[in-house]
Amino acid sequence: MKITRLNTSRLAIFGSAGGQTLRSQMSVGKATGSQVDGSGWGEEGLDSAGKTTILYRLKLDEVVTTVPTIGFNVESIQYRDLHFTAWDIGSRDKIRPLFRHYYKGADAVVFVIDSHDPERLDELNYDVIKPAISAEELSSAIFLFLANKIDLSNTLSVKDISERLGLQYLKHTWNIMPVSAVTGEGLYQALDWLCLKLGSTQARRAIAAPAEEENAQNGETSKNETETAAPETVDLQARRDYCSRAYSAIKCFFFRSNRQGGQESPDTLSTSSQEKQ
Ligand SMILES: Nc1nc2c(ncn2[C@@H]2O[C@H](COP(=O)(O)OP(=O)(O)OP(=O)(O)O)[C@@H](O)[C@H]2O)c(=O)[nH]1
Ligand SMILES: [Mg+2]
Repeated sequence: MKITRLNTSRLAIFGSAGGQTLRSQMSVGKATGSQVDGSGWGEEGLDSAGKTTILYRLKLDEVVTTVPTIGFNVESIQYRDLHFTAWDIGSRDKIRPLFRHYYKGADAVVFVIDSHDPERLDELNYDVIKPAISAEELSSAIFLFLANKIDLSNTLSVKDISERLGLQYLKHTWNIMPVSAVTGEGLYQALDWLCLKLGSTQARRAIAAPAEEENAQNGETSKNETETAAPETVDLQARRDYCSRAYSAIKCFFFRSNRQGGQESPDTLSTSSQEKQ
């Protein structure tokens, strides 16, 4: 999913602290997205990773019925004190070479991984993740990997996925978090982490609050008061930084892979995909 440069009519919310509170917290801008009908794509896409489902879970707080995305969806989302325009890029084989056109200006990239589909991990890695990792335009982008569909049984753990993707070698700021677009589990924690890394003052406070409460219960109130005083003094500067960042947009990619496994070359894969249609 790509998120482009924002202006006041293209904002987006990217997460919330709880399913029921999302709708009330959302400040929906003028959505400019378009879902191109996926007819002709067949059913291969139905077992996809969940990019579009996540996008609209965050946008509408609902699990929508999706069709495989041909082209992209773009939506405005606001979460905490950050605004996003979120681009959900279809990830069929022949669309993948176009991904690089969405790299420029990206502050963050979100990869959605079907944790219930271990056979496609290698394809995802080589077709999608590795090109993004080596892209100059994304050298300072934050990478968030969402291990989706954890509501299902027999899913890969985040540890397994991390090892298979070699995430420990990443030079980017990154994290991998388990989520379910259907139940909402983990989604907002993941977005809080993303917001935190993007300089969100609200996310920092929200995440710090439970720790402070716990410390207070342990009789460490005065220590924490001292500790929280320092960040407040830099808040104004942080807010200025955040504003320019937030309005300069976040781009994210939500990916899935289509291959059914095997060692076919990319050319073969592309042909197979077209034949299926
Ligand atoms: N059980 C379960 N199913 C999910 C979850 N997220 C998505 N799905 C289902 O997975 C299927 C594909 O979801 P999409 O959101 O269309 O996937 P996509 O990544 O956008 O796929 P493309 O547009 O083809 O790239 C749909 O049937 C969703 O209902 C999840 O967390 N759990
Ligand atoms: Mg989609």
